[in-house]
Amino acid sequence: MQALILTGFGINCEEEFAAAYRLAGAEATIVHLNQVLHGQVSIHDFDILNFPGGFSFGDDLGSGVVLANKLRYRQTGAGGRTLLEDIKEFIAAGKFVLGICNGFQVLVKLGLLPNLSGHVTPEVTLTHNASGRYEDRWVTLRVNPLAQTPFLKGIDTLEVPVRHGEGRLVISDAAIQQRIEAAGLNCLSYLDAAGDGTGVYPFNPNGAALNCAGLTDPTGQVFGLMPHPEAFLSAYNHPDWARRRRLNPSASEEGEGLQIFKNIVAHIAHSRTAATAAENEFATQN
Ligand SMILES: NC(=O)CC[C@H](N)C(=O)O
Repeated sequence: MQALILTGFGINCEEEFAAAYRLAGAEATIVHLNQVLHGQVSIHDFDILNFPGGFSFGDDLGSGVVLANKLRYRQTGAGGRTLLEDIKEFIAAGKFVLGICNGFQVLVKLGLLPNLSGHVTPEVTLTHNASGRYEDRWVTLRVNPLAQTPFLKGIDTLEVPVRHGEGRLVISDAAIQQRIEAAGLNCLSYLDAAGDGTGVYPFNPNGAALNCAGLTDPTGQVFGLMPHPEAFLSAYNHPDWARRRRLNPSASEEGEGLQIFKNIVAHIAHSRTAATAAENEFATQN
């Protein structure tokens, strides 16, 4: 299982991302974006393509905008191919894409999320937090039961940190909002202390539409979220870990964020085993 983690140009969460995949049992390779853009590394040699958080291109023109434009317009070699074309093929081959924070912003600005149309054009946006400031705090999330993505399988709620200035999801078209909700693409919502979805600050740290902290595409293969599950890999990452352990001494020492990475690694392993079994059956029958 091979996870490709892109870095460079101000991305700064690639090591946490790699640690998450290694703990989940996958191999993680950190690669500078230019190595991919210059054709030295092919995304097709990997199973999961990852866009970490950070401040790519200094958040100039809006977080994620410049990197999204590089993926859409920068030619990766002779023939005028772009990385976006490779990414479309990668997804069509049944592979997975994950973007966290700045990576989520890239996927949204590019139009890979939510991608209701299938044409990879921006349908929603992420902009400055309603508070007008950078938010650095822990939040509680609930997984939408309608969500179809294997990344979130079996998860009900989780606590994770956010650290961003431009996390407010804006959906200006009511029809698009309706389709997102109907398909459960708004896969994660911010919860208040009573465990209900909320637009109230600081539980909802940015004022996002639909209290939405993360989106998937209709296939469930592309997933992005503002909070950082890769920053909660050990129970001891939680600011309140001592009290949590006192309340529940037998609780796992894993952080709640790790499950997302374990889920996708297990899902790919399971699909491979099923594919091999089908091939073997075909071979014995013929
Ligand atoms: N941690 C991050 O990835 C931050 C993303 C982006 N730079 C923002 O502030 O919104």
